[in-house]
This record gives sequence, structure tokens and C-alpha cells, in this order.
Amino acid sequence: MASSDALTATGLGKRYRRGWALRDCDFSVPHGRISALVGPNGAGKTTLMALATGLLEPTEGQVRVMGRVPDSRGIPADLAFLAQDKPLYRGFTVADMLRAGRALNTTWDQAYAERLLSEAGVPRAARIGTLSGGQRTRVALAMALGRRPRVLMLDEPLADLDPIARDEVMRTLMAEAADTGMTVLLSSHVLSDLENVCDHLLLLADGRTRLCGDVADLLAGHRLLVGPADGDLAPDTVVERRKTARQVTALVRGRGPAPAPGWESHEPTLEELVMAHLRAGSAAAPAREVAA
Ligand SMILES: Nc1ncnc2c1ncn2[C@@H]1O[C@H](COP(=O)(O)OP(=O)(O)OP(=O)(O)O)[C@@H](O)[C@H]1O
Repeated sequence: MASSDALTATGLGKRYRRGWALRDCDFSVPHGRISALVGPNGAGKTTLMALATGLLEPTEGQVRVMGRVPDSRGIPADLAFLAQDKPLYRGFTVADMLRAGRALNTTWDQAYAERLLSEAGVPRAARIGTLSGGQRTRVALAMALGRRPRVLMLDEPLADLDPIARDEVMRTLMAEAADTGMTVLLSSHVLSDLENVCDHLLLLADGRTRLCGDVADLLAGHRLLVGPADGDLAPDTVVERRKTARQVTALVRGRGPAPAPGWESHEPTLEELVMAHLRAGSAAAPAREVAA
């Protein structure tokens, strides 16, 4: 592992009774990146976060967070994890939660947690059980960020949030990562939310790493081509192609030569890149790509 990596996995695998959820997973996320963890339902994203936080043990291989192998003794002080079901004490008030955060965490930043809740407009006196789903998410996020972690893992944190709140949360994460160098691993199915925020991508398909690297490198390493329906493409470069009666749209690896007359070529967006790899992954055996 390079010392510049906050998270690494080598040959990581987890088998449940029904079969493998993750297999032969290799990846690294450098310090300070905001990494999008994406993949179809059941790809292994939640399992990966549970392994990285020590909530589950790998069946094979290893994951390291800040150079350490997680264990079941509890999440270390410099790591925070916001689980999909956001476990909070429903009978507690928001103020009680903050008091618990202060009592349980040596690195707790009360002023910061309070500021995040004020910005979100969450009343301090309200009981957790009476808050809306989105408000609970904001409390859970304040509890995670209040620990001032060096690595933050968020499992689908945006699902309950309205578009304005989603935007605010993403801005908060970006500001915190820029100010402190915090590394973020964030799983989401809403690709458009990730586009302007994430500078790193980890794409899982069928429990394996399909793409991993800095977003800018991955985008620069692909082209989206649109051309005539009878046009030819070098098959070994094609990640995915879709054909209508009039035209072919294809995502290809590499910058390639200038397209033949009649073809248009542009760098894909993050959404186009991910969608093409996901469609290709569901149609064929996955190929692993790691950006240099
Ligand atoms: N406790 C468990 N026991 C048995 N199988 C499990 C368990 N947890 C997850 N799995 C299986 O492992 C695979 C990966 O599940 P996981 O929840 O990690 O996927 P995911 O990418 O987070 O999915 P989603 O996007 O739907 O949240 C799935 O096939 C799932 O059914």
C-alpha cells in the first residue's frame, strides 16, 4: 500500500451463506479524495463498508483503513461511518445525541456539530423519533462529522434528502474535505449528485472492482463515439455499444485516433462512463480497469 492511500483492499472477499458478496477485490483510495462508490443493487457496496469498519470480517484477503486492518473492537476515532439505516436513539432528543457524541468521542467538535444542525434547521429539543427521514439524516451526518474523522464512509446518505438538502450535504462534504484533507467514501445510486463532487470513482459489479481511479483520469481514458449504424469500431476497445436503426453510440477505451468522417467523439460524463460500464457488466464477464 502506498502511504498516500487512505483505503486499500487486496484480494478482498466476503462470502455469506448464499454465496460470495465480494470476491478478488483490489483497489485503493488516496488520502483526501471524495470517492464515489457505485454499483448495481447487490454489488457489494454495503458489505465493503462493513468490512472496512470492522463490522464484518473478510472471508479472504484484506482491507486497510489508514494503514490499519479493522477489527471488531470498535470503529477507531479517526474513522466515521454513516450506515444506510442511520442508527440513532429514537427516544433521545437531538441535544441528547450531541451530549452522547461529546461523551463518547475524544475528538468531538461540539461547535461544528451544532453549526451543521443549525444550518440544516433541525430543532435541538426535538426527539429523534419525531424527525423526518431527511432531518434524521442531517443529525446522523452531524454525529459523524462532529467526530472530525480523517476517513468518512457514507452508505447512501442522500436517499432521504430533498434536492436542496442533497446539495447542502454535498457542499458540506466538499468543504470539509478541502479544509481538513478528510477522505470520503460515499455510495449512491444518484449519479448526477456525484458528478461535481467526487474526484475518485470505485465501481463494483458482481462483487468485483470494475473501475477504480481518479475521475479525471478515467474520463480522459475513454471516448464516447456516435456514428453511422453500419460504422466499424475496433472491438477490443469497445466497453459498450448501443445501436438504433440510424446510429451507433459506443463507449471506447483510450483516446484513439481521430474518428472517421461521420463520427462524433467527446469525453464522456461521469454518468455516461458509469452507465456504459454497468450495462456492459450486466451483459458480459466484467473486466477490471484501474486508472494509472
Ligand atoms: N447478512 C447477509 N446474509 C446473506 N447475504 C447477504 C447479507 N448481506 C448482504 N448479502 C448479499 O450480499 C450481496 C451484496 O449485498 P450488499 O448489501 O453489500 O450490496 P449493495 O451493493 O450495498 O446493494 P444495494 O445497492 O442494494 O444497497 C447481495 O447479494 C446480498 O443479498
